[in-house]
Amino acid sequence: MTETVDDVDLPYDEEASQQEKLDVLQERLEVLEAQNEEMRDKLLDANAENNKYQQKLERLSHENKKLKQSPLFVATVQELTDDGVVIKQHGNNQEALTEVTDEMRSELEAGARVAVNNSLSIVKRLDDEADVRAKVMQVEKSPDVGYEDIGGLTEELNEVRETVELPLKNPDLFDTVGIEPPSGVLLHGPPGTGKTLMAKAVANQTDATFIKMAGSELVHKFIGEGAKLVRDLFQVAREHEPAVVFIDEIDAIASKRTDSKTSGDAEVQRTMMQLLSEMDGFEDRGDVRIIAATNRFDMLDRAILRPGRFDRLIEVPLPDEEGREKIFRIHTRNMSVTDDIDFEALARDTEGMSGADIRAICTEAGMFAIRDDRETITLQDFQEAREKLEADSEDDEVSKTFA
Ligand SMILES: Nc1ncnc2c1ncn2[C@@H]1O[C@H](COP(=O)(O)OP(=O)(O)OP(=O)(O)O)[C@@H](O)[C@H]1O
Repeated sequence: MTETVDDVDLPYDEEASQQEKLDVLQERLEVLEAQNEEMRDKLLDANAENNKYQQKLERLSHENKKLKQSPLFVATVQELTDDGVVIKQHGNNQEALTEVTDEMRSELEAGARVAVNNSLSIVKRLDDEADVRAKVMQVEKSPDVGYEDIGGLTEELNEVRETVELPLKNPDLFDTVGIEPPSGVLLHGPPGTGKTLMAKAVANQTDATFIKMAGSELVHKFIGEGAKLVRDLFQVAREHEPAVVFIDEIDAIASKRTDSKTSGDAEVQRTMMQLLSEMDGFEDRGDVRIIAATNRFDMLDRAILRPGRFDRLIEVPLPDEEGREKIFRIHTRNMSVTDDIDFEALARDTEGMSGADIRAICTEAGMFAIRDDRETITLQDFQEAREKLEADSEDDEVSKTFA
């Protein structure tokens, strides 16, 4: 508890003379003033110290940010020793001894993957390689999609089948005729039009393993990672023959060269070069086919389109009225709908919509019925679902405009 004036022991005798009391108090006052002075000095020193640490903190945070921004290399921890951590860089296999903070050290063990900067300081621990692979590569043994699940796209599907299915099913045909089977197809068109669906259906039809990888997942911040993932992708495909390799959003790694010379661009370039060399190096193409897809055909680097790489460039457009009707029928196959559903009218009213939009309408119509406690879905549910989807996409447009 804080002392109050009443609590303080008076440093003199009650009996003392006035003068004696005054002298003692004067003495006490001087001591207190000296103490006060001393405390003020200490406070000033502490403030100065605080400022110094604050500045140091800012400098280190800045340094830390910079370290994370500059290109990083990937290395594996070999050993934790008393002198520091022994790491081995990927790519050149060079070993180095590097010091780490105690905090970082506690996160590491032999075999851990780490990102290091130019001076080989460990910047952070990375996910294990298997995790990265699992994250970017989706391997499916014969996916559960058939040709009957695709509405419209008859010509497009025929082309894909001819290029992908025929060489997988009848490689001898190409030997007999004496031509190289086509290496791969590139599907291009608006989002949600069935590109992935077609690739899956072909894999299913040929009992092939479907290996999907998204180009955007290949764009890694770490030097050498993207190229290594591409190598891994083709390695996995060879291990799972027959296989269909599906590279979605290929524009993420195969866009026209930009003028900027940032390290990020250089890394994307390296990833694309690796992809080109894997495609060119496909001597025995018998059992692995490549299907790539993009919504940004205009952005693609011409190098990726050179003959011998993608032999067929197939446009996958938005469905026409007939296509939309078929897609409605496909997505309502397992739904309990009333008999009065006019699919032709629904198709007429959904001009400009993609297959993915139509699927969304069907799901939403089902939701209307559930909310209403009904077991069958009516034409009105479909119409309301369509209106809702249209309104949602208008809202999206508005928010994009104002973003
Ligand atoms: N032609 C179609 N027939 C039947 N369903 C379709 C069709 N097109 C799209 N869909 C539905 O939309 C979903 C998304 O389509 P898909 O993933 O094949 O599109 P995509 O063209 O690969 O799109 P993105 O370019 O966005 O990757 C499919 O799973 C399917 O349910």
